[in-house]
Amino acid sequence: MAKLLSSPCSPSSSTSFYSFHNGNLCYPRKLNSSPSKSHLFKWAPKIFARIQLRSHFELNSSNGHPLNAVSLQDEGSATNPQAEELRLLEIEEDSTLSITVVGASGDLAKKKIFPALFALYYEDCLPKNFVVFGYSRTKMNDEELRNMISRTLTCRIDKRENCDNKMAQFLKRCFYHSGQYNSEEHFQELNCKLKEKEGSRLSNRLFYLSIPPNIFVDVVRCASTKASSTTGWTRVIVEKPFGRNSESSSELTRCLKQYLTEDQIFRIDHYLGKELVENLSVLRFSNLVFEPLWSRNYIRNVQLIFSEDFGTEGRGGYFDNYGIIRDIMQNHLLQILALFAMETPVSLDAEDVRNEKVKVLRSMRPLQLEDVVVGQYKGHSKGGKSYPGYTDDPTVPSNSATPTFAAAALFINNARWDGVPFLMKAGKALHTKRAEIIVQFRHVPGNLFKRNFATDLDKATNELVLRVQPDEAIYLKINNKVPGLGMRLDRSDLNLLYKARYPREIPDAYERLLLDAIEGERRLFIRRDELDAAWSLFTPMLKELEERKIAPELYPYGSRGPVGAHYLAAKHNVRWGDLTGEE
Ligand SMILES: NC(=O)C1=CN([C@@H]2O[C@H](COP(=O)(O)OP(=O)(O)OC[C@H]3O[C@@H](n4cnc5c(N)ncnc54)[C@H](OP(=O)(O)O)[C@@H]3O)[C@@H](O)[C@H]2O)C=CC1
Ligand SMILES: O=C1O[C@H](COP(=O)(O)O)[C@@H](O)[C@H](O)[C@H]1O
Repeated sequence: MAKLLSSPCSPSSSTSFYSFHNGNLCYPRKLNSSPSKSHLFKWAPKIFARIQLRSHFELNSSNGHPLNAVSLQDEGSATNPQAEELRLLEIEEDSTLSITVVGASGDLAKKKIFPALFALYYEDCLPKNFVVFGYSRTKMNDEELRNMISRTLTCRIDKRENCDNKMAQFLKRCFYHSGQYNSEEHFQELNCKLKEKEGSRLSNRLFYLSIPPNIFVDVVRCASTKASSTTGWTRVIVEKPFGRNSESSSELTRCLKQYLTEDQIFRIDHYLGKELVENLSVLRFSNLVFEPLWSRNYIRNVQLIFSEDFGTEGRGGYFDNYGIIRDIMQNHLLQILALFAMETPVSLDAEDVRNEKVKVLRSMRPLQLEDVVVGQYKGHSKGGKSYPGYTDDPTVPSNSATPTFAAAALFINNARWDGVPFLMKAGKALHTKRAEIIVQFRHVPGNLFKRNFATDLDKATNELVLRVQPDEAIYLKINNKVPGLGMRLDRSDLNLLYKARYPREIPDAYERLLLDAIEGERRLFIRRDELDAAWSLFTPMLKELEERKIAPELYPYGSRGPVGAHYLAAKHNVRWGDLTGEE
């Protein structure tokens, strides 16, 4: 009889599905502790059913798979118990997973998607039968795609044992098809190539749209009509931006809905796949020392900061149409805010978590223009080196008013957060590359030690900092007695630096999210109503900003950004937290 393991399967035996390993029931990597009773209750019978079906199949079928006769429509199968059991059979040898990267010649595909797929393969997280297809207009053959992948591949696995050998095996699974994005005929050709690789096995197909948004709908139309799976699921990962405002986002949704169900659409926001963002809920909901403080009673303000030390290099054409508010704030920072501020979800199930995120987003006051400051970087020379201004980019109009920096104050009109400013700051070409969540707590009422601080009391409130990147860390700034006979206090950090505490490398966000999409786990993807709520908050302000042609405040490349951000913070009685390591 199978035993229940109390820890996940080792990486070598890792599986993204429940399975048996050495007589033990192993559970997916997402459960980082032993499965809950309800989880086991839900899954165990299916595991046994699957094992039985499998043994039956192994005993009774010598060639071909009876499963191929069964048509499984994406998630609709979840409501049909028989189909659900069969869905469990999509593991390993019974099915083929194909991942088609549309826009394979592009920046994101090279920098993030292929490396993440390789890392998943290296870690044994992909099913036994999988193929990767690149699709774009650039003429390439399979060999050229493989060269491109191995040439440009830099990822956390690089220095690992046996990497070259694994890479050679991975590349054998990579293929390429060149085609137009609006050609059904070319997607039909892709379909034939996919079928050839799938053979008689059940096929699950994942399309990753790593292309500019103006061609999303063409691709979805062609892929869904000509290259959908007829035996398993078909899912589509859609990259941001999902529109420019409420109207264009709804229009995009309406168009996609003609070809895909909501269940098939995985709207990616890669910040949700970052380790520290994923840890936010753990920190809050499983530590008694934090959750009781998580409200207006103890928190004075929350700051969400994104800073890059490089400009729009090479992406000016895309960026000028969107600007920093749409590129970073409306999605990455707002998603973090929603996770930070939501009420406790009923469970960690995707729908429960996303319900809470939607609730908090809908409780927010739409952003007002007077609570926004915009900036744009200008050319600057430093140490004999000159750095270009935003409008020096040949793909950007010389009179562009697109913000490359913005600071904003947002408010949540609910009982927990009434009056607490949530400040966002995002900028390109600043002095540092960092993403942090800073929580500033209130003063200790009637602080007995107020005379003993070397610094002013305003700087002596507790601060919790989650450094999302680089060098993931959690700091709690506390007041501490300086050792000695006197009574002098200073600020010290309780410091959880990940690289010191956890020697293993941290998976890239794209690895986590790709694996989730493969597993059909939607918690870290954006649901349609979340997207609508997010756009409702930003659209009126963006419209006004553009209609009134508000000129951005210029700041030198490599600086701390426009001074207006400080006035905005001061207006809300906030002092920007020092980015860690810079005090
Ligand atoms: N790069 C990044 O860091 C990030 C990108 N994203 C999003 O991911 C998606 C892909 O980004 P990225 O790789 O940078 O984009 P690219 O500009 O590199 O475009 C990807 C591919 O799409 C094709 N393409 C480019 N422009 C057009 C066009 N006007 N019409 C038709 N095809 C075109 C090109 O392939 P070919 O000519 O061979 O067909 C290109 O290689 C975008 O939606 C972007 O917003 C999101 C987060 C970060
Ligand atoms: O989505 C985007 O994110 C990147 C920053 O991602 P990171 O993981 O490197 O922090 C940003 O450069 C880009 O402009 C934006 O589109």
